[in-house]
Amino acid sequence: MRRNKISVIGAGNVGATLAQFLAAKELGDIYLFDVVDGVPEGKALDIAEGTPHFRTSVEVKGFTTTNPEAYKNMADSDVIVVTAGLARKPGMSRDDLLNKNLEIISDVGKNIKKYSPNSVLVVVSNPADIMAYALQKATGINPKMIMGLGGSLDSSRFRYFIAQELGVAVEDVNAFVIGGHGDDMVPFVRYSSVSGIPISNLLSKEKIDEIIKRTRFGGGEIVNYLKTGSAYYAPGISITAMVESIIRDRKRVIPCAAYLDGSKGKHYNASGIFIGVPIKIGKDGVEEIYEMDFNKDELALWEKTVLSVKNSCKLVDQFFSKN
Ligand SMILES: NC(=O)C1=CN([C@@H]2O[C@H](COP(=O)(O)OP(=O)(O)OC[C@H]3O[C@@H](n4cnc5c(N)ncnc54)[C@H](O)[C@@H]3O)[C@@H](O)[C@H]2O)C=CC1
Ligand SMILES: O=C([O-])CC(=O)C(=O)O
Repeated sequence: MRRNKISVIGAGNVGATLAQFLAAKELGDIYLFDVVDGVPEGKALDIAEGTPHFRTSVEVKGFTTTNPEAYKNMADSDVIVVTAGLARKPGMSRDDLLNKNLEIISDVGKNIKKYSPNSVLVVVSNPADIMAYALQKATGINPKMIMGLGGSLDSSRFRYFIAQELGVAVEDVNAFVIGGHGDDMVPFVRYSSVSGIPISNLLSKEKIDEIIKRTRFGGGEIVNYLKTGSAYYAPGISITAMVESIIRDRKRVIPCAAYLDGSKGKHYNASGIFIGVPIKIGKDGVEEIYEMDFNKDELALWEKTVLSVKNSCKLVDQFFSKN
């Protein structure tokens, strides 16, 4: 029987960490690609040599993309995760990465279109909502087959902070974050609970505001500690949850950047962009987008994050009109 195949473009901190989680969970054979000579081959071999301890049977292979033949090995991937690109350093915002990462995504997109146009794509490179939009432009792939990392990670942080504050098990905390994966993301208090008990019954408004702020700047907090780059362990496991739901068709409901086309009901009054909303993830990618109602304050937060994503997408449009 054919095993699943997962390609990971970019074998840096996030790509390699993800590859190890995928190998541990035996989700499929893992093909790592990177532009730096020898790095994907070396990291793939290193991960593969540890699989006897995981007791998992997967192949892990690496390919340097300066070799013109390398991307051929991506053919017929079930899932392709794109982590190629620059990571930010202290003092930078995710949007500061846009111009450079746009060029990288455009190049990666051409190869996906050529060698594996039927895969489900998970976009991680930042700013992720904008890079998901760019990858769709570069590949022409059905937007339902593309999702971006944001909410899966931001919600994980939000849940962790709530659990820490209350001294309860993280698994009993249900919470999610929607909107763009930037500083104006929207941690959604009204739909956050501990085993069904709304967090507003358990925590003061001041405490909730503190946790929201920490969640919004969660990526920056890690950048300020690391100084040379950004988070990769929590991102790695957050991507694994998405990939697992695709590969095993688990139909998990996780907030991710998905394409809003305004066609179904209100679609959050937004269209023509990728942005974080709760979606059902399965073998066909984004299988359902769930609608939520907003009160006045929530709507104001939502409109702010939509505007900021829309403005950045205009830069992508300009880029593709010239390239
Ligand atoms: N959406 C999210 O929630 C998150 C996004 N990120 C983003 O993911 C990206 C990767 O982060 P890290 O792995 O920490 O960075 P990293 O610098 O450790 O790894 C990036 C890798 O991409 C490779 N690369 C660059 N250009 C390439 C190309 N044209 N083709 C193939 N490979 C190429 C580099 O050689 C490098 O190995 C960054 O843009 C970062 O901001 C990181 C964490 C969370
Ligand atoms: O903060 C960054 O640049 C990386 C990222 O998106 C995150 O960790 O949330």
